[in-house]
Amino acid sequence: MTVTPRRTHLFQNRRELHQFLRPYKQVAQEKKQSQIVSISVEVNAIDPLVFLQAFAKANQLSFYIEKREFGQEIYPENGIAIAAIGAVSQLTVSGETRFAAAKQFVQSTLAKTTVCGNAHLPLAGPHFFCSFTFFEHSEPQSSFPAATVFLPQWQVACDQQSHGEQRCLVVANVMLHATTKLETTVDELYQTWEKIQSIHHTLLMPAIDQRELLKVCDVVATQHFKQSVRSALASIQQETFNKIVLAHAVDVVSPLPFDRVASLHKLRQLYPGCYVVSTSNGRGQQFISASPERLVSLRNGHLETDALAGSAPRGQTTCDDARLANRLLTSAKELHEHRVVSQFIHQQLAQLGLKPQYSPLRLLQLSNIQHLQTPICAAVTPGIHLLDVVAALHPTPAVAGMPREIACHQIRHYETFERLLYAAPIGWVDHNGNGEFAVGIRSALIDGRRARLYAGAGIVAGSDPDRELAEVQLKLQALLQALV
Ligand SMILES: C=C(O[C@@H]1C=C(C(=O)O)C=C[C@H]1O)C(=O)O
Repeated sequence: MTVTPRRTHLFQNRRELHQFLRPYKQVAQEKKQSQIVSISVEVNAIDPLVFLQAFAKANQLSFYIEKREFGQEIYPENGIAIAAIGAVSQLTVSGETRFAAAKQFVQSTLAKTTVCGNAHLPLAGPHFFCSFTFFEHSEPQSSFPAATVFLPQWQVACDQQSHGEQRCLVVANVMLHATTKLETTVDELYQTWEKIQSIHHTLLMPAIDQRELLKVCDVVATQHFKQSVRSALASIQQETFNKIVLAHAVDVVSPLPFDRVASLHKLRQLYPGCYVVSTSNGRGQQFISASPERLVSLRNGHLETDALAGSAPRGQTTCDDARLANRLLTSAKELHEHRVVSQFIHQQLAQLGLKPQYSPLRLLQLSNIQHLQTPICAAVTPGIHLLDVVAALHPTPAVAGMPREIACHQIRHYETFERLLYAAPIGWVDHNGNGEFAVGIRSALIDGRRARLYAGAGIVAGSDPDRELAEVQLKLQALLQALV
């Protein structure tokens, strides 16, 4: 990867852009190898979700991720929002080496990439957007492959620092082949750039609220879910495994196609502390999630992850809420369910040679549910790539169980639907190795007028089938409330 720090505004005029790109086309001709030029430009504030709404097409890959810490009006305090559309380069792969293949793809793509423009700013430079399915193999006819990694054509990203300063960057990635017609490429780039500049700043929300008209039906009977919990409890008693996370799914049909962007907007309003994430496969199917669960983030050698397991509803009154919170914090069953996850994360990070440090156990309170959460951090040595950590952690016992292989095998036996991207890593990694992955829970797969919603619950000794079903139904509400 080459970094060319000069020329901060390459979109100043068409001729200059043409002159700047011409040598890279020559390199592509001489080396007989395509070159990628990644141009970052700081711009006035644009809501990345508005950019997604204005530019994403059904036949293109696209990606959205937003995480804000506090329920602010538009942008996150200490948070980020990134939208990406189109792919200049992409990898789809399946099998047990999928994370290694994803890392190799990122590294080999960067080897032929020149980073220029405002490249030193946070959120500048090439970013790779990644989604994985829960299981390492996906069916050939599945809507999402076991791994998808892409470098977008266009990316719009905003961050907000704790002191209120907000920064917005547009990144254009350009692929230059030996045969590229530079005039046409520059024209297309310039036109899109001008369109991005003329984006108006509000989201278009659907005129009709169709939520009253939604038809919701269980993919498998709730009796089946409860029966699976009972059967899993028998296996736990026989010590076949000590924890398993069982999921339930519902199908929702609406009179009109679901509006992904409007749903994402509702999700970010309803769940301000969560990752609001979406990706589309370029064939009309879209995945959306409002996940409270960070798999891992890495910034300048500082890794953060969370053990998140153990749940209770929020109370109707302050007093009721405190009672439920207190019960969650002192329940032996919930604490055991949580400890299985934090011990596993410790073991996996230690195997990578890291020394994890734990913050005290705390409550993560969302609008409808609360969880036990232990933040974990570690210093990461340069030889370890973010995707190595993703490979080591996924799936944690928060979404699979323990021992992991047995739990995963049993999940396939109990669940009669494909998990696909549900409960799997979804996130990004940039040219400096920084990045962030969420766990795709509280999620839905949208296909036109149909959506499949997923949610699961951890089963350990002491679990009660009725309570686990109630927990799963509560978690399903997260998406049900936001689908428009
Ligand atoms: C599996 C899900 O959530 C996970 C399971 C939890 C639990 O069992 O208490 C809590 C948070 C998540 O780690 C889900 O929401 O689908």
